[in-house]
Amino acid sequence: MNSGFNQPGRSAQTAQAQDAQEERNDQQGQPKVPVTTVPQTLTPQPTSDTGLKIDVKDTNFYYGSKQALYEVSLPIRERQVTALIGPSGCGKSTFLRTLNRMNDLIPNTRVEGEALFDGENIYDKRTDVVLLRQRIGMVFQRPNPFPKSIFENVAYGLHVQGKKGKQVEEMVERSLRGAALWDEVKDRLKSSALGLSGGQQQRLCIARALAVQPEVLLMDEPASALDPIATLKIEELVTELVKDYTIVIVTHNMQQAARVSQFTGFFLSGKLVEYAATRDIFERPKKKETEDYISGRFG
Ligand SMILES: Nc1ncnc2c1ncn2[C@@H]1O[C@H](COP(=O)(O)OP(=O)(O)OP(=O)(O)O)[C@@H](O)[C@H]1O
Repeated sequence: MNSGFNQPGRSAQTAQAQDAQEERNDQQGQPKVPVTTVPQTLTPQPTSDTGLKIDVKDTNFYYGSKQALYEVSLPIRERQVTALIGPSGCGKSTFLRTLNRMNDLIPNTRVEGEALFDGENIYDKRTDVVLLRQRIGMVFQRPNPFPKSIFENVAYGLHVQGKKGKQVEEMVERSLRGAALWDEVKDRLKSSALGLSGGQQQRLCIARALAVQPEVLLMDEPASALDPIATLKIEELVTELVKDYTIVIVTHNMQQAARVSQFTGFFLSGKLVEYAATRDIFERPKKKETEDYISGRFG
């Protein structure tokens, strides 16, 4: 598969600097100045006809009486990266959390609709959420390692599953390799995870999620707290991981969506405005709202 990093005429450093400028404009409340109307990326293309991993249909979501998602229907394709983009507060994270029932932890919330995961409805009251969250792992915005050793962080879920000894050691190594962290930590597995850099901590959290062998990885702005180099490593990792996992990533960074994803959903005010192959979203959006957003005319 294409690495997704090849951007003719735009080095990684330039890309990151441009992203950083966009972000600064965002933070200062200035209108977004689009770096390029259409990101000059070689977005990795969808790999042939891939199956559906999760089929979300007509999802509504409520925080108390406040509705946050309206009739959202979105296919999540197997072994592809689906990016969710849209302005702050449009419901991206809420939607992501419906997929592994993390919203259940927020009192007084309600979901309607259907999200078929291998034919079973994720929202069904009978769904075993512990098992669901093993199969659909999650990585959060800020790295959140446990105050334990590097080894223990990755082994945690395996111990919960009752695994022991050599098997755990092997799976920890495999997960750390999978998260592109092994070489950096193999000589200090017993050291505290809190001594790692932010980027290493985030890759450790990815290793922790991988250890229990999920099928799907949900990533909620996984690089937003990281510096440009650490961000690049996460993006590289995503393009590697998608060979084995189905990935859904929330990002406020459109360039990042264009670099790493094959499919993109654009959300606005709790509604899915447009969903398509990433290249089509950025080069040939069908809806005016999508075009306005990706060209920086609002948001
Ligand atoms: N725990 C909560 N209780 C009540 N309302 C919430 C809660 N979390 C989110 N909301 C509201 O739901 C809407 C969608 O929020 P959400 O965090 O999903 O948006 P988002 O697109 O991920 O935003 P951002 O990019 O800023 O993270 C917003 O109006 C938000 O204020």
